[in-house]
Amino acid sequence: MTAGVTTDGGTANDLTPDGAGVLLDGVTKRYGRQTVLDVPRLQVPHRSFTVLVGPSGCGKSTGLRVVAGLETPDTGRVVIGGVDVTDVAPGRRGVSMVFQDFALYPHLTVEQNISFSLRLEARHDRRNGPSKADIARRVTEACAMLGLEKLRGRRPAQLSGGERQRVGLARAVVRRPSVLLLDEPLSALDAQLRQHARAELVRLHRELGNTVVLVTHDQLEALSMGTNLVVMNGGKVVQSGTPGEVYRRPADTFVAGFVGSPAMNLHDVRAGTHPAGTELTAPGLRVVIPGDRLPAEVRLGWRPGDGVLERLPDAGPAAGLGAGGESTGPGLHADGVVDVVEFTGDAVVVHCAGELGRWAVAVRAGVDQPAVGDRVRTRVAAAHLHLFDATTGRRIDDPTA
Ligand SMILES: Nc1ncnc2c1ncn2[C@@H]1O[C@H](COP(=O)(O)OP(=O)(O)OP(=O)(O)O)[C@@H](O)[C@H]1O
Repeated sequence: MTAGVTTDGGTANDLTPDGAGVLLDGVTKRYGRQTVLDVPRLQVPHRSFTVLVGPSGCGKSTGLRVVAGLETPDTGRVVIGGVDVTDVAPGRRGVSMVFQDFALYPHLTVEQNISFSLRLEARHDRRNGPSKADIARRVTEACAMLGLEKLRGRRPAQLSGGERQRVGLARAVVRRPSVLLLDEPLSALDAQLRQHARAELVRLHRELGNTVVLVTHDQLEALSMGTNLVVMNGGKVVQSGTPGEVYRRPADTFVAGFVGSPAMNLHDVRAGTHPAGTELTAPGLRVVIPGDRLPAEVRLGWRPGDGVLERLPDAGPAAGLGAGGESTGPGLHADGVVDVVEFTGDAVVVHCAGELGRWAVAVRAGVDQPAVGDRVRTRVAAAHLHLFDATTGRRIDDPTA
């Protein structure tokens, strides 16, 4: 585990009173009989861009709403910048939230939408609230930051989805929140705008220098945007770390299958003794790995991009491969037939079927790419194999330890 976001402690430095780290401590939330959030400890460090990712219904939005103060947890504390805000009203937490549909007021102009919360604050608190000049300056600043200068007089119905998204962000940014919460803010955008908006958000975070927590169910978004990634499933945090750490060392089979596209290939294998360590076997597969500290039932994983494909002659035994897919070198060898070829631009995802089952290999698109019906051998170097306990699903880091 991980720099940055931690679920098991973390450093006090991330929660200095002047910083705006967020801590969920023993937080649970139930709706009726269903526990939708169960987070013993989750720390989001000050100034991080943290992405909460997980399948639909896993509790991401509920987690964000608990931080914003829009939901009250049944147990536990929410701490922002070292201050327990569990009982503090949403407007007083130094937090702004942008919703999936941006929730703009349709009858107000872009400028009025952006200034709305500041005008409200001024009216409620005439002494300490912002002055008219303050409001004008901050709105101008937010419009410049999000490229909205020319759209200030328009109403939401006269804006594109991308423009509405920027207004939603400007409305949050104008409050200068120490924590900016974004609930699937890009889901209404088409693929091209979405890619552009991702880069804009990353730039915005750099300019604001604050803490951003973004919710998405899009794992590509999760891997590409955040400095920290929190993977959730069934109301629980299953792994947190930098995107690279989570991708390279998924903590369990759920994370392995969820993070990364195309998904990691997973095969059920049996572990047996072998003079050189442990022999992993499945129909069409025999791999020997060093170390003997493995349970009997193992799930063997590998990323489609780590596989190397080689076309085989149409018939006859495969050279270098013994009966039952025995590997003649370190790593995995599996023979099969190309079932589907998926063209994705630079890469081609080749879906194969064989004695081992089904698996996918991502290769560069090019002249030598295999075609449906071709016989192919897949090789995966031993260093690229991931091992999981088939019973618990947990990663086995070092079978020699
Ligand atoms: N107000 C509510 N009353 C009852 N159940 C709710 C309520 N809000 C959410 N839930 C349930 O809580 C669970 C978590 O919902 P939540 O919206 O946090 O998930 P999510 O991970 O954000 O999902 P999505 O990606 O689909 O938005 C779901 O099973 C949902 O049906």
